[in-house]
Amino acid sequence: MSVRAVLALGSNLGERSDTLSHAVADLVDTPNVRLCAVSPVVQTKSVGGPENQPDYLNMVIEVETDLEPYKLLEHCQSVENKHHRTREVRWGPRTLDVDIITYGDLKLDDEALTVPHPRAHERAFVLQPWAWMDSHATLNGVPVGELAEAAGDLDGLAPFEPGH
Ligand SMILES: Nc1ncnc2c1ncn2[C@@H]1O[C@H](COP(=O)(O)OP(=O)(O)OP(=O)(O)O)[C@@H](O)[C@H]1O
Ligand SMILES: Nc1nc2c(c(=O)[nH]1)N=C(CO)CN2
Repeated sequence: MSVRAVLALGSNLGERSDTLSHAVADLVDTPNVRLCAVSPVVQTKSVGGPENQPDYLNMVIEVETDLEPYKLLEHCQSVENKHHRTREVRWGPRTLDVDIITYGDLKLDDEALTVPHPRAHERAFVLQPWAWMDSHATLNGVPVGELAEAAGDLDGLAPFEPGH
């Protein structure tokens, strides 16, 4: 059975724009994961973790997948690793982060995998691109556009144009 999942991607180290586009290609480079929708890329101020980190590029995608939730997580982590993701400091700078925001209507509360992602509802860098990608999207029953407005901090968000 296939399920729609929303994935959030972020990068604040290296060639951020290239990393995101290669990561999207890598994520759907299997018949088990098919691309349904892609958000604009936004440049955002780093939230949490060490101060003075480089700005992030963030985006979200929607996929249709036949992978079970933990297999999808494994797949996302293998793409992170391919892009030289390291894990030294919590919320530290990274070449690539891929988070599972939603997996169909599944609710799962496990340290290894919590869906919906436990911090997505307060993260403008996830909510705003998501609302632009899918104006009808809801998270825990609330329109994502409303959550994006409530998350505020939109000052840090700037639509990103490659080459600038
Ligand atoms: N919905 C989820 N998506 C991705 N990883 C998750 C999710 N829920 C739990 N995890 C677990 O969180 C662990 C840490 O992930 P990661 O290092 O990417 O966190 P982070 O991106 O720095 O922080 P945050 O979880 O706040 O986005 C992963 O090893 C994974 O098992
Ligand atoms: N702007 C921004 N800040 C973050 C991000 C991110 O993707 N974008 N990811 C984090 C951990 O997942 C922590 N902080």
